[in-house]
Amino acid sequence: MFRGLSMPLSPRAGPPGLPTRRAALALLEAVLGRHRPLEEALDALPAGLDPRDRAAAHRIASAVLRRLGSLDAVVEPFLRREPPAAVRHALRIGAAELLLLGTPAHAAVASAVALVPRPFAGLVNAVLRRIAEQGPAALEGLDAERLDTPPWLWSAWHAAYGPEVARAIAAAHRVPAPLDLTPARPDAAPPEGAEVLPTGTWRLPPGTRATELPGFAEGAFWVQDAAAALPARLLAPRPGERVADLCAAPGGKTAQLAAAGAAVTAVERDPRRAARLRENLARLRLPAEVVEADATRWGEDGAFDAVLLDAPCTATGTIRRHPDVAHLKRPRDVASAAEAQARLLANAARLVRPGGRLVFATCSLQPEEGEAHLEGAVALGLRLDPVRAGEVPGLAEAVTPGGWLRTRPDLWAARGGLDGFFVARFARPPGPG
Ligand SMILES: C[S@@+](CC[C@H](N)C(=O)[O-])C[C@H]1O[C@@H](n2cnc3c(N)ncnc32)[C@H](O)[C@@H]1O
Repeated sequence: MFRGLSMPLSPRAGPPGLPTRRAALALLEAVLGRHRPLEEALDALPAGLDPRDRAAAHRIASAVLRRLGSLDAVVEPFLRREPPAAVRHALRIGAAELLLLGTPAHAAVASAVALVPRPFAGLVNAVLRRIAEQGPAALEGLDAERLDTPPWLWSAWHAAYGPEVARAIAAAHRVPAPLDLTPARPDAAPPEGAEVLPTGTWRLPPGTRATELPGFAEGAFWVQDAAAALPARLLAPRPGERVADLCAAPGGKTAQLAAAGAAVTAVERDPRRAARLRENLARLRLPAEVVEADATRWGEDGAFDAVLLDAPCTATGTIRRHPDVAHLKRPRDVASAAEAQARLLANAARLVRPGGRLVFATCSLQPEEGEAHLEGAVALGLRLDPVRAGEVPGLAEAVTPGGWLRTRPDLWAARGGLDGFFVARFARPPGPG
């Protein structure tokens, strides 16, 4: 007997909330079927879609992508053969709503049924009713960390960090990330309800909308994960210094450097992203020269006191914020990102004046995109300038014995975690060479 269902089920009736679920289905088809980033899929939703439906669809699709393996494991025993992709996605949406999002059972089942072609309505109805009967207990006993992590990432994190940390990273990905803000002025008052982290980031609960907070329009802060704020902090720009920010859009680090009073040149290759960087700087009322150029080639030898290279990467350190990344990236992407990073690093090293400094950062958990570049940097004539624990208050465990920084999503777990970043600081020795 299905207790949650209080009204007769008419699969074709078009239950309330159907536009939300149709949009969620479109998002899943884009990410899992066509390998498009979730942000791009959100932009491609119909312009007329109610913003609340858009936000709810985003929430549902994110929950499915976060817990894909677990949801499939719950559905699996009820399937005799693989259904068409849209039916599989409708089952995932229904299961996520029933087991993770607290949607009333009749609404979750009726809307998932309405998503699929008529011949599959009975199957979706029957499977989701059975799952609704089990309730959240359906997820108990599953090895969620393992199921929800693509096998190649699971193996790579095991190899890099060991079994315990790999499992802790995967567990951190289950939870939506908080909203982190970097204040434009360190002495500014944080918004009501914000926690001020030891590194100065303002942290608000997951789901908080930055644009609705007081001070947004006035440029009092910008959105930036607490770990993403560390590379510019470690470069420690001084007022008037010439600083190049390579690979700069959307500009979180450019803004930090400019707010510290440096004369910043921000280099970004993608014209649309460069336009967004300019818009962000305008909102924040912070000055920087924005150059549209390829940072593997741009710039004069020794022209800068300091260079920040926040290189493009697979972004596996941001999976808790962007759960689509886990399903979009492949091992070959790590190799090609690492190769591009090496070329960027070589050019970045050339731009630093003798006696100047360089910070290299990526938001990847893969050592090929972090630690593996240390040797190459030394071969370029750079010297590692070790990070001291006092420079990253409260995060001593992220400072490695070698002197670089390795943040992970499982650090600061009680506070809501951190994105995964690799950050290394180098000095270019003074004098010839
Ligand atoms: C990790 S994001 C940078 C985030 C940025 N530093 C921030 O803090 O907001 C990488 C950026 O590098 C840009 N990019 C990739 N390859 C580039 C290249 N060869 N030259 C310049 N920019 C590049 C991408 O378009 C993207 O905007």
